[in-house]
Amino acid sequence: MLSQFGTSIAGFMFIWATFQQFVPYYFRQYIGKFCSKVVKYFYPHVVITFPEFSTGDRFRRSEAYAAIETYLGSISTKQAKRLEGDIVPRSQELVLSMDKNEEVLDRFNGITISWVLMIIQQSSRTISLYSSDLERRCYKLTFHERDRENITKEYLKHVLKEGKEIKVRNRQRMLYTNNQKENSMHDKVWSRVVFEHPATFETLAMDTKKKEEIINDLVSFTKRKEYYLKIGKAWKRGYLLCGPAGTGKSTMIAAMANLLNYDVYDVELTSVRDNTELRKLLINTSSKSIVVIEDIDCSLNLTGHRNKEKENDQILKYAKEDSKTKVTLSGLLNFIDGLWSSCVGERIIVFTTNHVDKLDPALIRRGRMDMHIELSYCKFEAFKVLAKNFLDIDSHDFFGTIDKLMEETNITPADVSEYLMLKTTENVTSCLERLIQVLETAKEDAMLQSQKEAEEKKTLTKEQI
Ligand SMILES: Nc1ncnc2c1ncn2[C@@H]1O[C@H](COP(=O)(O)OP(=O)(O)OP(=O)(O)O)[C@@H](O)[C@H]1O
Repeated sequence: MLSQFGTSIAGFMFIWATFQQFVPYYFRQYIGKFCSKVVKYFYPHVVITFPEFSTGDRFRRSEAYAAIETYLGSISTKQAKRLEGDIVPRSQELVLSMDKNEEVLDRFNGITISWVLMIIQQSSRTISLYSSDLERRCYKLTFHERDRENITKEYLKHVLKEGKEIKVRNRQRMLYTNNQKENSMHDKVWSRVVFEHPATFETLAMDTKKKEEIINDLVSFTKRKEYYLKIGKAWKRGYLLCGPAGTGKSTMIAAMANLLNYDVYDVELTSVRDNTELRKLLINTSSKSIVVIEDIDCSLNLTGHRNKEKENDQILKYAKEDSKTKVTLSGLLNFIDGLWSSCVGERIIVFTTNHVDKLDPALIRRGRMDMHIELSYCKFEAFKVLAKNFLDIDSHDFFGTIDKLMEETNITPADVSEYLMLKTTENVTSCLERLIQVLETAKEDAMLQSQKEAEEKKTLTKEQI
């Protein structure tokens, strides 16, 4: 039917081309307009080529082009995978790029949109070693005239947003550190490796309610760009993680980074020479990142409260006596929320400490460290997460005993993890038995210790009397 229609149109065009010279001018014009209306009626498509579509700003144009490229790459990959019958998990989405003249069909609100990658060879008078210099890549977008508004207002926004999100999802995250050798040849302030820590909030052993509260806080932070703008605050949030060694402070940072897809900047304060270097480090961090200062109580010789008179120039002496570094407390406070701290955008700052009471209150006050998270010893709810992680069990006859013993003892999740590691000769029951033994011994030790302390107290009061 369509081919018949096409043949009739072609026939009509041929007759028209031959005989139009014999038709009066005004009549010719009328027929011309009529023909274009007929063509538009049956094939009323609009074509837009990218990167011609732009905001006029070169940087944003290339950003938009990259987003389109990623979006189309992901559609074409999904189509290829669907053809092969594979299901691709979202987290491992592999994004291929489109081939020359390849067409990708996309569906949006019931509209079918066609994208074609075109590579235009450009004539150049200069000789280039790189063939790509002579090529211009552009995407041709074709859609029906009636959908113009929907495409320009809704669809293009959707493509740019999705493209950017896919890019963020698929990018390799990095772990940066400033701890470089003293006479390092390169002047880069950060050295980096790929961040591949497997911890997630799912595998983190802690109270479920507390965990959900932290997740909600983190997620809502990432969505509140406009809110921060409205209230006139830099888009950043501080978290103070405190708790004994082995309760999961570092693990939580990794879980945060994995949840939000952020890079991690691990600041080794003892390697920072002075405030200027600290600021330089800050400026060289990227958006969507977590800046971490671990064990801040050990890095700095901060005991108790600040001396008010010397507030601004107090030098933070490092625990390391031989350290030549000089960073002042005000330098560190500026690092967290001074003018320079707002230069990058979306950022989280995390301090960890085993002794929160050793820190200067100014350093950790709300507004600087917005959320204080206490990680504590392993109780039954946290144990259940570890049992699921390590032994793949949700319940066991021994769970009641373990619950009771955990209420009476202080054992860190790190220790529990160690005891739940199945040895090749062990089964789940023998592994739990071993843990119960450890808990019982810890309980007895704790009782002996408290008895000893009580006796010591008694003798001390007797001596005082
Ligand atoms: N809450 C937890 N959930 C899951 N695993 C944990 C938890 N706490 C500790 N672990 C396990 O114990 C190991 C050590 O934990 P982690 O380094 O996070 O503790 P930390 O509090 O940062 O200790 P430190 O203060 O000594 O740096 C981790 O590799 C992890 O396997």
